[in-house]
Amino acid sequence: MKLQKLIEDLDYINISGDLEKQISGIEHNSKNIKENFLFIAIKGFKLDGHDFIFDALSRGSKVIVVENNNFYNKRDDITIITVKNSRIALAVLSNAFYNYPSTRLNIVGITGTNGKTSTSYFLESIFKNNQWKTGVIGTLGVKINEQNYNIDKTTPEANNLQLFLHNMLEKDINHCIMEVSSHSLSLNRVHKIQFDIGIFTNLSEEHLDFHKSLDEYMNSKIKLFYMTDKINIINSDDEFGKKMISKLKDLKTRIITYGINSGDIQAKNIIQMTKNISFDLVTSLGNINIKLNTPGIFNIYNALAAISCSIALGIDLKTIKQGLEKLENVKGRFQVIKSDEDFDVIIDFAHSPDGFKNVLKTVNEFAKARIITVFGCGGDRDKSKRPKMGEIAAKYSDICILTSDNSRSEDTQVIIEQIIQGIEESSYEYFKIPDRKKAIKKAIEIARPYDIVMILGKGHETYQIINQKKIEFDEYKIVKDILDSYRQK
Ligand SMILES: CC(=O)N[C@H]1[C@@H](OP(=O)(O)OP(=O)(O)OC[C@H]2O[C@@H](n3ccc(=O)[nH]c3=O)[C@H](O)[C@@H]2O)O[C@H](CO)[C@@H](O)[C@@H]1O[C@H](C)C(=O)N[C@@H](C)C(=O)N[C@H](CCC(=O)O)C(=O)O
Ligand SMILES: Nc1ncnc2c1ncn2[C@@H]1O[C@H](COP(=O)(O)OP(=O)(O)OP(=O)(O)O)[C@@H](O)[C@H]1O
Ligand SMILES: N[C@H](CCC[C@H](N)C(=O)O)C(=O)O
Ligand SMILES: [Mg+2]
Repeated sequence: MKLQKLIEDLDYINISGDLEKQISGIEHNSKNIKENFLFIAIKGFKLDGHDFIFDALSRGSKVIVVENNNFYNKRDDITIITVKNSRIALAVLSNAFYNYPSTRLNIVGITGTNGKTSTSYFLESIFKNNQWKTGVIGTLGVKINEQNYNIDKTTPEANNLQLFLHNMLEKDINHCIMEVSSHSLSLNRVHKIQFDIGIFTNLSEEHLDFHKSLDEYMNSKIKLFYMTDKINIINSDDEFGKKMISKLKDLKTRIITYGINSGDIQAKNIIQMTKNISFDLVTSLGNINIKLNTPGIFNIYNALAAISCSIALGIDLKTIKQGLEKLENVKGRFQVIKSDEDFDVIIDFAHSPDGFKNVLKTVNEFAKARIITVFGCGGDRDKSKRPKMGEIAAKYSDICILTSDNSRSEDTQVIIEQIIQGIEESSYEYFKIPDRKKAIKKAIEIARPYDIVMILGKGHETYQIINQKKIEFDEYKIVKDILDSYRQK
């Protein structure tokens, strides 16, 4: 694409150099630059992209977008564009480069602290049951038809995001469901995405290292509702959902609310079972009984979010029910592995105080014997959640085994000590086993018939990041192997 055309929507401060150049790609990371790519220098949290301009030039870039125009351009063959905000420029240029893909797709954006991935897979199952060709972008990767692509973030950077939307169009996808993290809203990764529907699941303490306060965190999420064309769907039982509704009075698009105690779309007559949960869906279009193949009241909320969205898009109740009931499981979310010794091991991605409370309260509803919980906390993430997770885990489990999650650049032992601060009772039985595999082994070793071993925090992840190194760690496989090794004894 010619640079002149590419920058049509760009709000720039200054341009020096030729606009006739052909651009063959857009990148913010110099390492990914290929011949004739446009490089956008971003001032990051750790590094400054402006320091990598020469690296980008050496790899074949001839057009550079900068925020600091003190980059001295000695070469006539280089075009320099100065902008106020590089992250916004990345989104605007990527959108134009891929020919505005979001305007040609029906896009559902899901935001909230917990339940985004679960809701997106409930929704995918309904859309597929309605014969819609559906793509998904989120924590479990990008799914285009039955192909999966790994990504390192829940919501990718704007250039990759626009590329995935473009690829979906190439594969005749017409509906895209995407998780919209608060980071992506704050850092403009989703700037210029035209959403049809916005969904809010809930908000609780998370990422307070990045957002500084819960209100700031909420305000970053609210941005999504001003980016949607059709309808916004909000959990009105959630404290912050209620706050949002009152803040969104000036919104031009309609709001549909859902909940168990309130909302336009409600769940009533809930029956909780060990491995599933059923409820009567109550709507202005009629009522219908639905049984989910996964337990937990929180999953009713996730289902209600998906149902509200489907109703807003005109899908009938029977198709919705069938779609939800067809879904067996979302990877790494309440994934049950049976042992021969009559105890269950459950792998779950809970990694926040609210996630812990929800999932551990659920197992307490049906546990016949002890609950043994194995968990750690992520390094380089909100430290304030560590003692809270410790407190909740101890309250709802008989034994805790404290271990590593993704410690990243932090010391696992230090993280464990911070978790222990929340475990007040001196008589409480816990173990400290930093090696996660050994911790899982210990839990399985001490488990007795009817106990439940909960392994929290990593869910679908197939790696651990320890001392900044990514090592293979497929929790599901590890548990299976340990159980098998006992079987052979
Ligand atoms: C807080 C945050 O989101 N940080 C992201 C941000 O980092 P940063 O601004 O600090 O970037 P940086 O590493 O300082 O580098 C600055 C610039 O130099 C460039 N660079 C760097 C090295 C080089 O050799 N050449 C080069 O050009 C980089 O590409 C970048 O543009 O921009 C980087 C590049 O785009 C991201 O990798 C990084 O995400 C990190 C990996 C991250 O962990 N983010 C998490 C917290 C996140 O975004 N999570 C949410 C989900 C949260 C949830 O809901 O639970 C998500 O959507 O995944
Ligand atoms: N609606 C909910 N409310 C509270 N906790 C939930 C809810 N749904 C799921 N959880 C818990 O949170 C964990 C993560 O759920 P899920 O992956 O759906 O959330 P997410 O919002 O996508 O998380 P992330 O921000 O990491 O992508 C689950 O494994 C479960 O323990
Ligand atoms: N999206 C979340 C996932 C956390 C998962 C947990 N395993 C951890 O590493 O803390 C984050 O990046 O903060
Ligand atoms: Mg997710």
